[in-house]
Amino acid sequence: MKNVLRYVKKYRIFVVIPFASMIISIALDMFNPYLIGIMIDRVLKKEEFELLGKVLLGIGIITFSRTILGYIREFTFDYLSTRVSIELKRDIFNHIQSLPFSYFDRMNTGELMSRIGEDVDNVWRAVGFGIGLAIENTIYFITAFAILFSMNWKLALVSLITMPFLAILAMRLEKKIGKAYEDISDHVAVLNTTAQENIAGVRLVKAFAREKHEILKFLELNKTNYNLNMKQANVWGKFFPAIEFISNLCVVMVISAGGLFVAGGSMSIGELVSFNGYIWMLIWPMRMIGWLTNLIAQASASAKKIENIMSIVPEIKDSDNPVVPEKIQGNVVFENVSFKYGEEYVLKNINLSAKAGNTIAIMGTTGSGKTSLINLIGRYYDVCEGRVLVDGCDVRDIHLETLRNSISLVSQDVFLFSESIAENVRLGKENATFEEIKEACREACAHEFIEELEDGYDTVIGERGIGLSGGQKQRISIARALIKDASILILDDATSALDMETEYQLLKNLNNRQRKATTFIIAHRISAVKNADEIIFLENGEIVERGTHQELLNLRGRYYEVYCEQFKDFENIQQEVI
Ligand SMILES: Nc1ncnc2c1ncn2[C@@H]1O[C@H](COP(=O)(O)OP(=O)(O)OP(=O)(O)O)[C@@H](O)[C@H]1O
Repeated sequence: MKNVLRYVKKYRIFVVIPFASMIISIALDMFNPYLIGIMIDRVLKKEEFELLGKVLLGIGIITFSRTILGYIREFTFDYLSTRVSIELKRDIFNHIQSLPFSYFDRMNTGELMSRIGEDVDNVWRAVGFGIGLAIENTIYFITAFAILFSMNWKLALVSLITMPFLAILAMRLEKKIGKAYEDISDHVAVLNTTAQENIAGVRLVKAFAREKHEILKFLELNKTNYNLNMKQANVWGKFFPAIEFISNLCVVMVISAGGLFVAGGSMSIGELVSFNGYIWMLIWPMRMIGWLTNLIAQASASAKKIENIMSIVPEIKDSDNPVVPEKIQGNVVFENVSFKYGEEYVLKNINLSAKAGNTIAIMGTTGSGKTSLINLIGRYYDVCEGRVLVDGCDVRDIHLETLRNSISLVSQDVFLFSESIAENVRLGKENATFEEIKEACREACAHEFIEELEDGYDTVIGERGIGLSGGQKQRISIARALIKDASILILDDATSALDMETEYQLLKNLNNRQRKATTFIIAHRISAVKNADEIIFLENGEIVERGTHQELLNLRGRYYEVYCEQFKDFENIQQEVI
């Protein structure tokens, strides 16, 4: 919570103003029961009617001032909490952007979303409302009790009798309601995830004719949600009347005991009525004690979760004196590189050299370490042993932003934003002209199909590119990488959904580019890799074969096996035709 309060400190004035309004408001409020007492004792009983105007004016001024002060207080508190919430969300978001891939391997999206959403809102509620109200209630309670004590200490003690019961009941109610609320909140998260997954995967559901099953699953969750809400209503139903009863019991006890004082002549009726007015200033803080402690506890738990994220220092960051090359040529060398995510090595002693403008193809069985290998170039992960050099410099010594700006990555898992096609491509180069966008799409063999769409480049694609075929999505993501015109281009299984003809044309376009990037291409198809300057074949994290297409065929090893497998059908057809 301490760190969150740091944000509040910046806006001291917006703390001082509402607190000052609150104190003045409370002070004014304390006069109300007193004035009502005067009205009864002096205006009505002693018939000092000349006081009536003054008393009414006093009550009027108090009411009016409290309204104005209330407005100032609400406005400034809201302003403060909104500012804190905006800045907290901004800082968490910025911080999350700086975290390395390995962090996202451990965390799930839902949890991170809760940090930015639910947890910040909890803190926001406490800062803007809870803490202020807790202080206000404490001041009310202490001041009202001091006044009551000075008016009639015996009666003041009578009024205290029910307070512990009220506080205990309020705390118990809050505990049970808090638990019920937590259950509902957890369950709503499950309900939302189920609905979201169902809608996102609606094609799969329909393809497997699982609609009925999905509906039943949702209905069941909905029923549980109903039961949890009923449970919460039951808790209210049980505790709320008891709290009302004890609150009123307190008033009845004070009025009964006060009646005796009035009958005995040690207290006037007006004083008793005033007394009654002050008692509610004791009762309300007690009734709210449970709710407020819960609100503040929740906020402090949320603040702790936020703090946990904010305190993570990204392990992949710039060295103390990073090299900032003016231009990266694109010479890439892997020197005795080994890498592991956990205990087991997924890359072992890799040695590889790519000259600027060369194409290196990486083949291998699934899970052999291909993606892990190319992830080391842009420092999405850092090597465990050995080093990766770009233009002769260890990547860990190169300014990270410069390094990543010189790399274009098309990853296996295509991600497109729910924006227009042009905007998606522009992500690769912020200030790209429309002509440049079109040119990149031409090179990526995407221009033709985009032109055929009704809105062309302005076509807004759904979440993750829904509405486009797998191959079309891949081509847009390739265009996005090409427009960046980086010195190093990495295609991680980026042509797998393309037909052979389009793939051939695309690779030809890449080869004919004016400034040819050093290209790393991961592929399973021989057709995609056969023209590479060097092909490496990975197995269990080790390079088991390397060479050009022809050299590897001559070797009659793993590459040759894949070749035979892929061309078997083709040769069969050829034989049939002959
Ligand atoms: N983020 C990760 N955390 C832990 N282990 C991982 C992670 N990513 C990959 N691995 C493991 O590392 C090994 C190599 O994975 P990698 O993705 O590099 O293989 P790949 O050759 O690219 O596979 P594919 O052809 O299926 O894409 C696999 O055993 C995989 O389970």
